[in-house]
Order: sequence, then C-alpha cells, then structure tokens
Amino acid sequence: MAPKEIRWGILATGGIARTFTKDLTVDPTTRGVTKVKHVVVAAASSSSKTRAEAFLKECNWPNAKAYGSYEEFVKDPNIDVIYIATPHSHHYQNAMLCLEAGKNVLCEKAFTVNAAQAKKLAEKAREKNLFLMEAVWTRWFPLSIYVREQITSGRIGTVYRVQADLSMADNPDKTYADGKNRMVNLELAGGAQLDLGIYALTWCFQTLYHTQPASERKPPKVQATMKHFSVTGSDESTTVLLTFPRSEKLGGDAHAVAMSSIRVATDPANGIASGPAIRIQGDKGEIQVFPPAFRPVDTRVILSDGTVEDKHWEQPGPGKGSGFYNGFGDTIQPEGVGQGMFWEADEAAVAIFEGRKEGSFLDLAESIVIMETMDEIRKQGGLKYPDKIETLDYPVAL
Ligand SMILES: NC(=O)C1=CN([C@@H]2O[C@H](COP(=O)(O)OP(=O)(O)OC[C@H]3O[C@@H](n4cnc5c(N)ncnc54)[C@H](OP(=O)(O)O)[C@@H]3O)[C@@H](O)[C@H]2O)C=CC1
Ligand SMILES: O=C1OC[C@@H](O)[C@H](O)[C@H]1O
Repeated sequence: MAPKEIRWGILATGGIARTFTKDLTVDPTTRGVTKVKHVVVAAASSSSKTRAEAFLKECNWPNAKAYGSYEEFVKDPNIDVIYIATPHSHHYQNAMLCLEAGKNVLCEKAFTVNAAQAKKLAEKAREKNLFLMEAVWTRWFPLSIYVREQITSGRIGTVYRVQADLSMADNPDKTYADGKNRMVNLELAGGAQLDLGIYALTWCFQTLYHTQPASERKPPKVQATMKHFSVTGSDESTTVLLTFPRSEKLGGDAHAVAMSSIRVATDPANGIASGPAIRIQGDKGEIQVFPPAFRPVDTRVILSDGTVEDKHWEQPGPGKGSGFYNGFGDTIQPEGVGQGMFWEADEAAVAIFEGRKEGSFLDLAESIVIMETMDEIRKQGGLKYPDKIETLDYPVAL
C-alpha cells in the first residue's frame, strides 16, 4: 500500500522549528516507517512573510507556502497538522488558534504554562475531534522504547528509584545578562524547570508512571526547591523529589529525583568522563542513560549477576552528534538533517492516518499530570509567571 501523505504546517521559524522541518525531509522508510510520508506545505512567521520564505528555503521545502501571520496560516485548507515551535508562553494561545481553525496539533514542550491551560486544550481537541500531542521527542526514540521494555519485562527487577538530570552550564550571568532570552525571560515562561526540567520529569514519568498499568498510575507527591536567577527571578536550578505511590503488590512507593539547571552541567565537558544522566534502579540491576537527557544515544544495563550491556542508538539519517548550547544565547541543535525529531512526527502522522486523537507513549492525561506536577514545583519554589501568560482567556495578544 502506498504511504499516506501527511501535510505539515510549521508555526514559527526559530531554532527547533528549523531542526524539525529539516528532519521531515528524511525518507521515513530509512527508519522502517512505511504507513506515512511527510510533506511540509506551509510555514508561518509572526515577524514577516520574507522570514517564512527564507526558512522554507533553508529547510529544503521551497515549494511550500509562506505566511507572515499565524492567523492567516491556520486557515490554509491544505494543512493536515500544525507543529507549534514558539516559546512556552505562547503555546496555549497558538494551540487554541490552530484547534479553533480545525487543525490537528503537535505542540512543543513544555506543553503549556500550567495544567489548567493543558486541560482546556485537551477539552478543545476533544470537542473538535482533533489530534493533539505534546512534542516531547525523547519519548518516541527507539532508545526510550527499549528502556521501557527493559523495565516492563522485569529485567532489572522492581524499579524503586530513578535519578534524572538535564542541566547545562550556560554561564547565565553573562549569557542572559539582559534577561531577554527565552531561557530566563518570565514573559516567555523561561526558567530551567519548564525548559529543561521537563526532560528530567519525562524520564521519571516514563520509567515509574508510564510503565505501570493505566489503572495503577497515580500522580506523584512533590517536594521541590528552587534557586532563582538574580536578573529575572526565573529558576536557574530546580531539584525535585517525587514519590510515586504504588500498591504493595507492585513494590510500594517508588522515589525519583529530577534535577535541572542553567548554572551547572550534567555533562561539563560534553561527553568527556561524564557519568549517566539517568539511573533507573531496580532490585536486580540498573539502567543508565547517558547525557544529554533530551537526546541520549547510549545506554548501559548493569545486572546484579555482573552482566554489563552497552548499547549505542545513533539516530538513523545523515545527521550526527548531540545537541549542545553555544554559550552565546542560542541553543544549537546538532548539525545536519536527521536528528531524531522525525520519530514524534511519525507518531503524529500515523495517529492521524489511523484516526487516533492522542499520542501512544504520551497521551493528554499524562501531559496534564506532568503539568500539574510542574505547577506544584513552581508553587513550592515560588515561581509565578505574568497573568497574561497564565490565563485561560483566549484570544489574548502576547
Ligand atoms: N525538542 C527540543 O529539543 C527542543 C524544544 N524546544 C522548544 O521549542 C520551543 C521554541 O524554542 P526555540 O526554537 O529554541 O526558540 P526560538 O527563540 O529559537 O524560536 C521561537 C520562535 O517563536 C516565534 N515567536 C513568536 N512570538 C515570539 C516572541 N514573543 N518571542 C520569541 N519568539 C516568538 C518566533 O518565530 P517567528 O518570528 O517565525 O514567528 C521565534 O523564532 C520552546 O517551547 C522550547 O521549549 C527548544 C529547543 C529544543
Ligand atoms: O528542549 C530542549 O532541549 C535542548 C535544550 O538545549 C533546549 O534548551 C531545550 O529547549
């Protein structure tokens, strides 16, 4: 059967939009995906149509339509699904715009600013019978699927403890001195937790929550501490203790530590001598996942009988290497096409093809529980964003 063509629209033309849109040029059959193929039919920039044109050319979709306004773009009848790649502050307004216009949506992490916004979006998607998913790309990597299978197969026994860290030494006093960068800007819902901590939580949730039978999944209890960035008051380092309640039959409570920082790094010398970013500890062994937590390519399983099993998970496609931060205010994704963003795109496309309205490895209920966890972390850490980005009102001009 010929693959079904899924027509993408790209909302915003920044750093990650570029990586994602380039990844859509990689032939899905090179990674064993035969049901769907991707085509980018449009992109929109809120700054100008010229910027959208240049973006499409750079991303190798020169025939797609360029828009200089998100409002005009969402009306394009050729678009099946929209990828939203604006700052966190804008996700709620942008996703609502797309859903109201009848478009399926794949929205970058963190899904929204707060859980109430995530719930509203979920309600809107259900009302309109549209697909909606948070784009936490890591969940769809074969590496993550393997880690979850190691857990559910019982290979490392019952998992009692998880440690996960995504931290980058950005030298914030210098790099973010003017407070404008989206990493620290409160108007853009900046801060370590929403930008980086979401991945540490992702690892805790996909190992201790998602691996439980759906009927047994319970939100964790949260204890959090935050250190604030002196220039803007956003969080520069956040450390969270999570207690996942489990029945005695399943091993009783499990503990997790989720850390994020823009001051110190998980991996200070980019792979030289660094240890695991994630440790998943069971009573028969442990799984280690090496940095960076958002795009890991190496795992190690260590069993109590002395077995050590290392695996390397290079992303299929021409691109190589891991993402890094350049220290000058920009996040640089690895160079080249084929960085692994296509896995989440495949999931969205296959879901739309099959008529599913949610993602398989991260559904809306789980995204909402994670947003509730982040609400509690922010409450305990004393981090509040401006009302205009916490609001449920729509439309609001930001
Ligand atoms: N999955 C991953 O690995 C990564 C995910 N992300 C996520 O992607 C999203 C965007 O991050 P990133 O691409 O790094 O951000 P950038 O700052 O590079 O791009 C954001 C884009 O959003 C649009 N935008 C609209 N309104 C505003 C505004 N008021 N201020 C700034 N930008 C605005 C702009 O595009 P335009 O002018 O065209 O409208 C801009 O280029 C975030 O949610 C982030 O968490 C980020 C990096 C990696
Ligand atoms: O999602 C992300 O992953 C990579 C980081 O460099 C970036 O800041 C973050 O948004």
